[in-house]
Amino acid sequence: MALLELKGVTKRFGGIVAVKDISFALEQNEIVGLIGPNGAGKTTIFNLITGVYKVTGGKIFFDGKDITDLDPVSIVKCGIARTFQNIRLFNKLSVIENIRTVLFREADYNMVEALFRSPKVTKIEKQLVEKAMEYLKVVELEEYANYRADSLPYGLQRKLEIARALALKPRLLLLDEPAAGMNPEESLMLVDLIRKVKERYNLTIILIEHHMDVVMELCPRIIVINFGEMLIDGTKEEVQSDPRVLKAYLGEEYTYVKG
Ligand SMILES: Nc1ncnc2c1ncn2[C@@H]1O[C@H](COP(=O)(O)OP(=O)(O)OP(=O)(O)O)[C@@H](O)[C@H]1O
Repeated sequence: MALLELKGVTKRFGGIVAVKDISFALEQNEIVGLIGPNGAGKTTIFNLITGVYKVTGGKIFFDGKDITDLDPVSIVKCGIARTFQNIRLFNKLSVIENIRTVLFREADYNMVEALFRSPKVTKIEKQLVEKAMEYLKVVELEEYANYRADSLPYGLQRKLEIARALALKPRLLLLDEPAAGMNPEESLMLVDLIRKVKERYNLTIILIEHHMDVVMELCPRIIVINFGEMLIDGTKEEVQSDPRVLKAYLGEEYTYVKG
């Protein structure tokens, strides 16, 4: 059974059809690229899957369950987490506190116990800090644990967003332009990081990205959207040589073949 399935999903904003009759399914452990020109509807698809926007038409299934009308918090609980194109960290909190804000769900103590800092609270808090550090280690940010989030360079903030999404223990991870603002060297490190977390947490991933080298390195399968419509859902080889994709997005002189 597919882990995620979109069936004829449409989203209108007034007169604009941002997403038109999109259908695709993802198997467990797949990593799929979602590409297309600016304004094509990619982020809107993420917003529909995560319940931020309600569909105008169609259905979304996760692990066989209809999640079309669920609210964003319930969708996170189902096992879907995301990062954002425009980074959304708690800027004034430290790096480790940004992870703690997610792990608080696991803090099994009440207000009174917290006020008196009972031994139980101290123990749970210590465990949560250890857990948060584990996620920071995975994305190689442990040495920045006590830095303010907004003091980190852009590339590291993106890694912190990934760590925070991982702390939600998702089965499906939606990455919205994780390489934006990264230089080529950082992009390469990001490719390694995404591979590593996919293995380690047994993830299924959809990757929106304009850095084609990152997409081609990571994604054997790519979905191309143009003006809200599906242009092609194929292997990276098919996508790279499709005249419609070259015309609409990659450019007719595109020659990337590595990966
Ligand atoms: N909340 C909204 N209200 C009105 N229109 C919206 C809204 N969100 C998205 N749109 C419109 O939907 C279309 C698709 O936008 P979307 O952000 O999904 O594109 P995208 O493919 O992610 O683009 P980019 O690569 O630039 O991030 C655009 O025309 C956009 O202006």
